[in-house]
Amino acid sequence: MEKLVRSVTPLSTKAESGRTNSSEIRTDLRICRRGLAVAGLFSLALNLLMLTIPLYMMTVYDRVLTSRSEETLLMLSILAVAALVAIGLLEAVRQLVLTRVAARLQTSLGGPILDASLQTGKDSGSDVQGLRDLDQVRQFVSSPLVSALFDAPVAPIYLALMFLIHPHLGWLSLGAALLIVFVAIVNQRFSRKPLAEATQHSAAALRKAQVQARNAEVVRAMGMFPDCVESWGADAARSLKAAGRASTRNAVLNGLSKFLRLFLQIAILGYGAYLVLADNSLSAGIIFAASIISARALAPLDQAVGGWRSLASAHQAWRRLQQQLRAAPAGPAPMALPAPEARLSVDKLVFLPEAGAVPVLKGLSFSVDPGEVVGIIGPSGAGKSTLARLLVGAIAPSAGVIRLGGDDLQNWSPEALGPHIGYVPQDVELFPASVAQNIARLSGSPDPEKVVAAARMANCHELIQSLPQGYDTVLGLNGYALSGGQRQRIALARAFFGNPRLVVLDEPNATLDSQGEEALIVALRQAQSSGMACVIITQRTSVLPALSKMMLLRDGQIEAFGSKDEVMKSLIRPAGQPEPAGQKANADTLARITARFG
Ligand SMILES: Nc1ncnc2c1ncn2[C@@H]1O[C@H](COP(=O)(O)OP(=O)(O)OP(=O)(O)O)[C@@H](O)[C@H]1O
Repeated sequence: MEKLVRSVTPLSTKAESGRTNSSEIRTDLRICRRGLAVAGLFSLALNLLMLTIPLYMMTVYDRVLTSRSEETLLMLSILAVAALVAIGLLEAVRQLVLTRVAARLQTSLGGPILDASLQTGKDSGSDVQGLRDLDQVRQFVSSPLVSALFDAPVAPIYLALMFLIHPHLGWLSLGAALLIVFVAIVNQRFSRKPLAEATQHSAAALRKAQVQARNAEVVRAMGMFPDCVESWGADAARSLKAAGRASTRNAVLNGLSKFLRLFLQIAILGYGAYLVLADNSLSAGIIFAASIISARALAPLDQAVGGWRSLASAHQAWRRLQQQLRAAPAGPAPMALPAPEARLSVDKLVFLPEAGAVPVLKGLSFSVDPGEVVGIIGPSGAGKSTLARLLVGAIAPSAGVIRLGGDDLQNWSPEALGPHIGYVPQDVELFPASVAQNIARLSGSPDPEKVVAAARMANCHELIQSLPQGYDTVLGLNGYALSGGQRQRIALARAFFGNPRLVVLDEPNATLDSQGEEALIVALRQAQSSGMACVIITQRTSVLPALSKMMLLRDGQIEAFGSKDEVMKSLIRPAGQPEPAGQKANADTLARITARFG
């Protein structure tokens, strides 16, 4: 027994790591199915043992009371108590198995579901609904309703017993059972649509609330509370309305089902008494036993009607989970590739946010050699951030190819490519973890030497030393709050962690002060001398000294690309005009350029 329970026990290491591959998921689901089958067998045994009470009652009334045998009474009582102990044990083990199955589901699917949410979340806005769905399925599997559902297949055995007791009582019970099943079907038909609507609107309301909570300060500063509440409330109200519709139908049909069950008990007692009066074909003990057996035959059906809402919601959650897992890119992991050379090449790159949409990037081709720092400028909406996200593999190109060291980024798994890439996005958000863990990309045991080396490269070692607990300062949620500039500098250290081959920085100096900008220039020069390929998107002139090449992006196309001096000269000199003598690329020139494009 213990072995059986252990076989569905979640593995703590897996729960902690959260990593599960598809063959492990299949194995886990097989184990869960086996656990459910075992729970089903227990249910069968339990239900047969449940006959103890009617049998005991029948024998005591019909045999013991007539024979007046105390010995028989004692023996029957001992047997009945033994059966009750077995019932108690089986019930406990069944519940334990179901709880473990639920936990195994969580540990097996939790990682892949979060993984799938992270892969598809940003584009589809699906957020972490998958984890909530998984929680719902887990709670359902370990709920008493599942035990009731396991009892349902035994109902025909009880009905057969009723026919054995008396065919009329059998027909009566069968009629009531069919009526309850009919009520269950009607319930399902009428509550499916409103339940789906309720779930959909409640997920939308939750997503809105999450975004509002993330922007709490903006909301507070600009007095947006009423509008936020109204916007959230519209979805929450729709969800409540739909859930209310489902509940009302459920309540009415639930009441009808309960009435049928109780009515059957009275009908059996009444009709049984009539049979005794009419032809004395039944004894009093049998009538009482028949009443109990019929009640047990209908109880699981009745419970299924009552718990239909949870059953339907859990079923919908399970289907969503399956869809999400199917939607996440699967298949065999790409072959492990050797560490790439720091050479980026982009060929005819096209990006469409969705099929049929206007392309954001229209066939870009360029390359960045090791030790080069390319600055990308261009007006707002030109596609700079989209290009950055493509270069680091955060999104996939619609057409064209991006190669790092000759290998297409699409041929790398994100886990294998990640260590070779450094990325600072436009909106820097750090994770709720220590500064060291943030720099080490959330590693549980960050390598101190590599962390400090990255911090030194990003010129933020002294800044981190000045924090209350230095590298161990915990950030985010209830932790230490950094300024925008401090966050950007630590994000820069995170980008440099582990000496990546390609570093892409999307406006990393947007909130830096002059000291921070100087530090950024030093960092870029160090990256350059260590042979990294760097791409920096900027609207500010201060990084100009660190650039070796420049690109002007406009309307998704490269308008100019080449050495810093060439690009700047081409920008300030109308086509066809001779080059002004001694013109030097300097900060003022870039200021004029950015004034034109910003
Ligand atoms: N997932 C998406 N769905 C729809 N449109 C998108 C998507 N991603 C980008 N775009 C569109 O692509 C265009 C370029 O966006 P992008 O953020 O790359 O511009 P940008 O040059 O970085 O602008 P800025 O300098 O203001 O940050 C915008 O018009 C944007 O609306």
